[in-house]
Amino acid sequence: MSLQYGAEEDALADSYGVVDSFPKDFGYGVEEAELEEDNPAPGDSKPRILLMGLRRSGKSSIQKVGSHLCTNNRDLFFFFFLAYVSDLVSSSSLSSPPPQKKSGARNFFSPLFYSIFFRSTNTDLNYLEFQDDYMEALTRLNFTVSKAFKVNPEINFEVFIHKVDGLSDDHKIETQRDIHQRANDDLVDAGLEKLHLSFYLTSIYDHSIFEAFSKVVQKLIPQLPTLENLLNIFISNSGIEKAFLFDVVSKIYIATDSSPVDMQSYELCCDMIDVVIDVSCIYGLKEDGSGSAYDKESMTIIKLNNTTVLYLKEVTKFLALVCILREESFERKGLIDYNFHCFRKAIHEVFEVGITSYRTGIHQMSTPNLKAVTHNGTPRNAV
Ligand SMILES: Nc1nc2c(ncn2[C@@H]2O[C@H](COP(=O)(O)OP(=O)(O)OP(=O)(O)O)[C@@H](O)[C@H]2O)c(=O)[nH]1
Repeated sequence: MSLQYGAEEDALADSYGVVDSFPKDFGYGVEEAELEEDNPAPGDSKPRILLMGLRRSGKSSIQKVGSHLCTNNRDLFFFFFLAYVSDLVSSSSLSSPPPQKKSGARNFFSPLFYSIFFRSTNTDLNYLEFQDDYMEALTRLNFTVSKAFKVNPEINFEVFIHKVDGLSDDHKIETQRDIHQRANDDLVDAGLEKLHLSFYLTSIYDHSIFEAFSKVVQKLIPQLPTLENLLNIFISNSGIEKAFLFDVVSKIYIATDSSPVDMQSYELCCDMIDVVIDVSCIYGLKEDGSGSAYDKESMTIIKLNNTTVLYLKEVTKFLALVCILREESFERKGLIDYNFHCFRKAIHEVFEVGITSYRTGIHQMSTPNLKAVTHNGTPRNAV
């Protein structure tokens, strides 16, 4: 695979495809065309995620489960260019390029590669396949991130310790601690104390990969602190236990309140979205198949037999609020609905400000608009 921007970038994105099970007419409203027009061309300010890992570490599998992150999916709240490098092979010599590369693959180790990719990459995901001996992967990790950091210190480095399914919880934590320690020691030895690595335990066989992607994506959303504040205010005034703001297509949560996320709650909310979309696809479309499985009217309440209630409502054409609450709190449904109305309005204001500044940024061709925010995520030109 050749990784170059421009025409090839589109070809690359196309080759990833979009999971077929999701309705193609998911979006609604008229602004989509306008937004597309105003989208910067590839190579501008679109967040970029570059996946890297040793051969057979699981890059393509992760790419398949996360295929909604592809740039050709316009039904996403965020637009990413998700690329991956498949030729980071386990060559014995770090100084020479891998002897066997996939057809057309770029030499990962050349300075040209760094200047092209790392300068324009917001996030660099590295995959350490979990195995008893992960020393080689750690050496590679250190080599890659230190080179990338020297070219672009703004990159977020995210390390997925992948294929951890089958390990006991204790073993997972122990492994993560050991890898974290060794990776940081290597960086200190290399004089790169300022380089920060974040670690995640992932597997494609559960929701851990989506949860990890959620956290990676959140770091690229400048409005995150504002969204978290709004969610905190909403849940504390509504007697709700946990609330997620989901990108409906990818099932990545772009924000949640400040209480800790437990995997079970996240999975429950993901499953709810699946149920809602599946049922809407069967009963929500018109007889001629027109209409949308998710639109302004979308809202669902599911009461579980353990006194838990799940509450989903449309926030924007990309986003849904999914909440978990106790049955007794749901008795004040009127209050929850009213608070939701205020919350939804606030979210629209946050993103309208974002889009205005985004467009202004494009027209003025000034500094990257996503950076132009105050400490609480509000665009500076709107203050
Ligand atoms: N147990 C387990 N196996 C996984 C996981 N993810 C991927 N695999 C398996 O790992 C093997 C390699 O996965 P690929 O996705 O082809 O790896 P890759 O990094 O794209 O490989 P190359 O393109 O050859 O570099 C496959 O057999 C996958 O089924 C995981 O989370 N857990």
